Amino acid sequence: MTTNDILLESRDLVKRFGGLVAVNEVSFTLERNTVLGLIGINGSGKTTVMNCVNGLYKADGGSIRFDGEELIGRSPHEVTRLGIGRTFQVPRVFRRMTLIDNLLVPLLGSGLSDAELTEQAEECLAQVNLHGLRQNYAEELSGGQQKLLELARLIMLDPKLILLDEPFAGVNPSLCQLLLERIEGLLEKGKSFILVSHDLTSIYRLSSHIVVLNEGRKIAEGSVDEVKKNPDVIEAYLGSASA
Ligand SMILES: Nc1ncnc2c1ncn2[C@@H]1O[C@H](COP(=O)(O)OP(=O)(O)OP(=O)(O)O)[C@@H](O)[C@H]1O
Repeated sequence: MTTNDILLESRDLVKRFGGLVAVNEVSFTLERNTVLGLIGINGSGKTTVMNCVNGLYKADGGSIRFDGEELIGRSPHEVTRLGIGRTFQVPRVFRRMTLIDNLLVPLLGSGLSDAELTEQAEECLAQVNLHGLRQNYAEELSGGQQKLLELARLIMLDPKLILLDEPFAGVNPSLCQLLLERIEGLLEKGKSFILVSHDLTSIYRLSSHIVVLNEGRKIAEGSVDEVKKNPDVIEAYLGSASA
């Protein structure tokens, strides 16, 4: 792998909450146009890593380089402007706005005309099968549909890197399938992803590289096959599910 192939690199990342070291010297690299799967038991530090990448939390140590830029110390807004979008474990949609407005609001002032923006927003909603509900309020959507709305908003914003935090949790199998297909479609268009999920089938299907956390530390990383066979991962996380 050359330096050019690397989109994001975390080096010795540390995040503490009081006496708890939630992320303990975690290093990994994300190759362009791939999915990095981040797995580990509850409380192992996955979401905290995502929060450090997108600027919600300021890391206490280490560095995160994205396309040549240091991310630590930047606000979430600045990180978004550099080309990183994210979804949340509990979707963060504008509940009292229509689906269309959910997609338009982040792009106000972008210089595009209302007609162009509306056309793009309709196209993005169609991609996640929500076009028919475009004038409904976001609060009327199910939890799974809200996850699709977050993804549509990301498609509209067109970031280079997409952070997905538990995108499949609480989503029924047919919507999961749609989400998987849309993620694969975005990969084909050159996007890159960090994916946090307990849904190992989807992690294995999408990820080129997997990082395993346990109690804030990286205990393993590698290809799907390497991680599945790693005795430390089996003991700490996979258990009998590894078969
Ligand atoms: N804002 C916070 N304040 C204090 N402690 C926190 C905060 N956020 C996370 N933690 C703690 O940091 C540790 C890592 O939490 P994190 O949410 O990153 O784990 P996770 O691997 O994403 O877990 P899950 O799979 O359950 O979502 C946990 O012990 C958690 O209680």
